[in-house]
Amino acid sequence: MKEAEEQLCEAARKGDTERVKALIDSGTDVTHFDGEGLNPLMHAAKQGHAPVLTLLLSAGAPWNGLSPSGLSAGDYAMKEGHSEAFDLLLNAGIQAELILGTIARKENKSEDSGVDYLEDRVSFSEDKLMDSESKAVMMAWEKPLMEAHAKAVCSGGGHVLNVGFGMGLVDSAIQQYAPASHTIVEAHPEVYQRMLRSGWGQKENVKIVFGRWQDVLSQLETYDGIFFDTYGEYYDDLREFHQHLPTLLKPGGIYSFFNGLCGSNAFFHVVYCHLVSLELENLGYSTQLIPLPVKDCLGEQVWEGVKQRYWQLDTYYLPVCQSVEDPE
Ligand SMILES: C[S@@+](CC[C@H](N)C(=O)[O-])C[C@H]1O[C@@H](n2cnc3c(N)ncnc32)[C@H](O)[C@@H]1O
Repeated sequence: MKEAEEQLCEAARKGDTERVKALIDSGTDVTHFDGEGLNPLMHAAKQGHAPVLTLLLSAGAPWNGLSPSGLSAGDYAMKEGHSEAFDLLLNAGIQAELILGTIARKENKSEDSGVDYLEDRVSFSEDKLMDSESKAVMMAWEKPLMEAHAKAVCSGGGHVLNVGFGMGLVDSAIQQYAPASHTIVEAHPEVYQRMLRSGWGQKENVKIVFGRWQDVLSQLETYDGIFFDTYGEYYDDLREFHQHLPTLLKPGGIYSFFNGLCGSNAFFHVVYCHLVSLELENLGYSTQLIPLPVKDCLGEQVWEGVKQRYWQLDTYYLPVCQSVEDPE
């Protein structure tokens, strides 16, 4: 006779709702991973058994467990094209993250080195900016993405704000649109020094504000276009920045941000794209996510010497946000 947990995995795979219910009612552990490294939720998701997923989720099965190959139940439902199962897991993910926000916090917590990025040394090379742990702060493969972000936030002309200079890719692209003014907020002393050395302080329409965006808000004005892309911060910081949009963004203005949320797991990324859009909607902004293929920019060699592959997906979804009440 198999253990109850193994029986639960099997019943979930077969879509046997009666058996799943009975096993749950008798106290079987819904979080169990079987010999293949899959849990009951993954088995049900793979086969598209939506009623089983509902039972398991209500019994507390975590939506975000990962198999040894780094896939979640939602990834399996997505891969197999089971839309009902996918929607159930997506909703479970959004609800859980709205309350707990566990994934993005965990992803951003840099393996608890305890080193604060802004006090850390950074190193520059032709194709990347790295922190002292060989984690990439910014990489040149993102150049086409930064150009697309610049195009979006400069589409209305006028006054543009960028938070986070990094390698200056987005700022160089913004300059091509010759905005009336171009404000750049940068908090890292070495990045700031490099900006000055490379002449950014002398550009006529550029104003550099040195400091953490959180600390320099009083020096900012209102803008027609805003781009946000920091490093070493949490999803909560992005969320906090969004709270300031109503004071920073002019009516009709465009806001965009680097959408690297959970960029190493396809399903978690979908959950976070929905979550951030929902949160922006609550603040009065609509979000359009424009798909940009990135597979071709990302050969194996790109990641040589880089500790974490912060992006592993084939498509980048570029957010374009605008106030829902703004004039067209
Ligand atoms: C990913 S890079 C930005 C890359 C930039 N978009 C580009 O095109 O090169 C993030 C930058 O944000 C800066 N940064 C991190 N935290 C910040 C904060 N709280 N306020 C302002 N800048 C910050 C980092 O020092 C870094 O230069």
